[in-house]
Amino acid sequence: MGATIIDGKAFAAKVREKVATHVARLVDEHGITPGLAVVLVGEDPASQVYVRSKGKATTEAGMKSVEHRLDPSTSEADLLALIRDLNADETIHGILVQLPLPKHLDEDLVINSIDPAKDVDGFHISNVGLLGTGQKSMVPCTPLGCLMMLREHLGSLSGLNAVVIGRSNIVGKPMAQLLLGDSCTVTIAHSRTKDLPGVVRGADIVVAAVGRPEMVPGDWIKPGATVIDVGINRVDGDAGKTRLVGDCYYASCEKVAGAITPVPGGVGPMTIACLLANTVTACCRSHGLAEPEGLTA
Ligand SMILES: Nc1nc(=O)c2c([nH]1)NC[C@@H]1CN(c3ccc(C(=O)N[C@@H](CCC(=O)O)C(=O)O)cc3)C=[N+]21
Repeated sequence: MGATIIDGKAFAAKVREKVATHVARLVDEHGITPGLAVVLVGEDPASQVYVRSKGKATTEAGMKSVEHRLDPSTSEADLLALIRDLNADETIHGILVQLPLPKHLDEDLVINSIDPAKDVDGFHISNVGLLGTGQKSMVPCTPLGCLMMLREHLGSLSGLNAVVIGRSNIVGKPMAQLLLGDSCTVTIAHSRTKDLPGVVRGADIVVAAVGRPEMVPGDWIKPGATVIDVGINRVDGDAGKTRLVGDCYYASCEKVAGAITPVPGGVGPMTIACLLANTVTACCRSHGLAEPEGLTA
């Protein structure tokens, strides 16, 4: 038997196509090109790869892409000054500061200095508060991508039991808010949760976002449940190579779940697609134009 594989890569391609169509309309009918600025402080090789693929996807969708690569020793004042400039730049509709930042920089301070209207990561306290109260906001890309895949696969989520494993500000908490918004009964589980296997076994929807390679085995999964694996963990593989695995043990979960997202090719590509979607959304809102349909929560 085996679970339906939710193909995030294919779904992301569709989202990106929708984004590109909307961008073309903005350019043709309004003379507006949405612009995304990505700020990377330091030289973490994995981060550089993400920044590059984000830039490529942005250009491919017909948008303007700007990258700022700053020295790892960049001062907080200099970073804040750059953000101030980007906030004031009318050609920039989305600003993403790649996390984590080097330890000498105050992440909360930096994120909250971004104009909330340009905060395409949805990490600014204003957007967090708006999401939590069910108001129009910028929604964090990874949870938004997960929600889109869940709706596509399940249709209505109303009344389903959802367990989110992980309580981070960037995935777990906003994911829980979105699931609640779609009328799920939501449990946020974490490292201190009592009887985690038992809690997960009650779930129709499992979103694993802890960053622990293969920690969720198939015998925690309720037969037929939908499993969204947010983890992207690089582990040692065969012949001295590395490979990517999720937070779920795919081989055993796949046998029990009704549907599951693979790693790679699941949530990751959707995150990037949603970043583009959020940039178009931010651009439309800033110009008082109709938002693209199906690209927001
Ligand atoms: N402010 C901020 N916003 C972010 O959204 C953000 C960030 N900081 N810091 C770093 C993480 C990481 N991240 C990924 C996005 C897509 C893939 C992705 O598409 N991964 C591919 C695999 C890529 C590979 O092969 O290495 C996949 O899952 O199929 C991975 C990682 C966004 N991040």
